[in-house]
Amino acid sequence: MGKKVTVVGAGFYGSTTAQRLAEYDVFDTVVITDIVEGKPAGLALDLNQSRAIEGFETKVVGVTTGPNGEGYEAIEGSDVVVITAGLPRKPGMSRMDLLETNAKIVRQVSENVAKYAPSAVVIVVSNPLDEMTALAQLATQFPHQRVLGQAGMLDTARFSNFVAEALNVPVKTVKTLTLGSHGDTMVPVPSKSTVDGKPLREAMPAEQIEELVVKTRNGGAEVVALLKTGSAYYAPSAAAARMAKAVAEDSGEVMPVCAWVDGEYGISGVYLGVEAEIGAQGVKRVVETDLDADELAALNEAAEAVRAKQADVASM
Ligand SMILES: NC(=O)C1=CN([C@@H]2O[C@H](COP(=O)(O)OP(=O)(O)OC[C@H]3O[C@@H](n4cnc5c(N)ncnc54)[C@H](O)[C@@H]3O)[C@@H](O)[C@H]2O)C=CC1
Ligand SMILES: CC(=O)C(=O)O
Repeated sequence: MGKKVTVVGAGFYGSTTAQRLAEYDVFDTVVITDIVEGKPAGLALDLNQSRAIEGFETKVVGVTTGPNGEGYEAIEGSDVVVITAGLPRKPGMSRMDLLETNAKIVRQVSENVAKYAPSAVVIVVSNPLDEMTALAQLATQFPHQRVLGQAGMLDTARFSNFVAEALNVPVKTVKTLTLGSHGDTMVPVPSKSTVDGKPLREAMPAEQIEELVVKTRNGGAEVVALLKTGSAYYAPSAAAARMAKAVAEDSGEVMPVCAWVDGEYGISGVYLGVEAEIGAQGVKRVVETDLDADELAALNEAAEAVRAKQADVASM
């Protein structure tokens, strides 16, 4: 049977994700939903009209959902559900300021996903990301491996872009890695970063690497400050769409994602940014990599910070 993906939330993140997923042409159907009357249907109509130009066969279906789960039948049979529903930040806000409002939304969406798409892999993007991923797992009661969050792909892409710009080299020659939380305890990993296969630490001085690490941590806030009305969506949607594609293709690709950690790095029982092999059932395996002592300490610090917040959302 053909593959089906649902994107919940037809705002900036959801609509650009739906577009990327449709243009990949690996799904039979992309469903996009929102609580706003008409918007998902309008986006679907528009995206389908681009098929003849972009040359994809995927059909996009747009559905408005109601407060009691009306409309959710449309997501039945989804292999993947990407949850983008929720408020974005405004200038001056931290992702954590969205916690209470988005927790209500993500819980309601997750309960409907569990009811109507019980076999789906769920990719959460709503912020604060690490906490909303934990909440989605609790609300769906899906196995941990089938619920993951998107953050590391984006943060890593930002780090790579900043390195490429600083050195004026093609971005494809740069490999970086970012672990930890999608927040203040984000852990960019210079020891695993390379330029043309050579260590980043040989390509630029330590102070410059530290500047780019800080810039990466502030990557989302920098975009929010310029946009003023919301947060980034082009790079974020590229990240989530790649993850959904890896699930659909059961590719086994190793990606930095927010995944349930169960003993890796000596850390257990928390959703945290780590590298993982992604396949049809979500996280096939968390991939541990050698870290410098300070990077490992920072990862442990991130785990404890998000563990405390994830406990808070469990009681919401
Ligand atoms: N994890 C990450 O790396 C990133 C996360 N984000 C987060 O993604 C979320 C969405 O961002 P944008 O699309 O830019 O915001 P947006 O405001 O453009 O869109 C959010 C959409 O969610 C919809 N929505 C609200 N409640 C809903 C419900 N119960 N069911 C279905 N849809 C519902 C709204 O009507 C709106 O259309 C935000 O929480 C933002 O912080 C954004 C960028 C990166
Ligand atoms: C909004 C957000 O989380 C980001 O751009 O990183």
